[in-house]
Amino acid sequence: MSEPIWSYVTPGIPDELFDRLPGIPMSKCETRLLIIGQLRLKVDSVLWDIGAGTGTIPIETGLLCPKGKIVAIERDEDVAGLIAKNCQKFAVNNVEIKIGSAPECLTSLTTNPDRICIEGGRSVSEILEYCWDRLQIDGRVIATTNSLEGLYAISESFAKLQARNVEVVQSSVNRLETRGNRQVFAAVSPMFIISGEKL
Ligand SMILES: C[S@@+](CC[C@H](N)C(=O)[O-])C[C@H]1O[C@@H](n2cnc3c(N)ncnc32)[C@H](O)[C@@H]1O
Repeated sequence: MSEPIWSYVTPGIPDELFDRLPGIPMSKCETRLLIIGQLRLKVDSVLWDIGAGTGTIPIETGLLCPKGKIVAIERDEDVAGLIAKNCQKFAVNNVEIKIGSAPECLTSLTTNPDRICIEGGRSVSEILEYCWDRLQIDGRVIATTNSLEGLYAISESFAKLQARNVEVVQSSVNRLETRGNRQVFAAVSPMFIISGEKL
């Protein structure tokens, strides 16, 4: 068997190592690092990644939690196929892919998670509220958004659910890029990362 493509113990897989599909958004490496840090994973965590997209979070967390179980939830069948392809590429075997739209499709998941990451869905409040019931005590939820409306909706839901230790961070990252004969810093899309705990 050939060596896995990523054999380092630290997260932060370079973006270009993932297989992509045109038009499918991907959490950029530096933003992903913040999300993973906020998840405060345990070696045996059960994580639901809702709106898993290209699968960057399931792959990074699958590698970080070898005794854990990651459920990648994605409504688009082609995108779910991409997650499977990336899991194979990085030799990650503790990711289950659930094709369906949250929150409806979550009812068929039998194990309650201790970590939840919500990265997709206009109905973020509805997803958050369903997830809160399923989240284990002492569990953590992370939700991401790039809009003020999203930040407001998530903050309001956290307040309604009486989430504890709520934190909001916004990423602000610039990367050096070559444009023509000049090197300029280009912003990586800023993202709000909101986290809360169920005590
Ligand atoms: C911003 S992308 C996630 C990117 C991901 N973090 C990555 O690095 O690849 C959001 C994804 O959520 C999916 N999505 C949106 N609403 C959803 C829902 N209600 N249930 C499941 N998946 C959903 C979309 O199809 C899309 O692939």
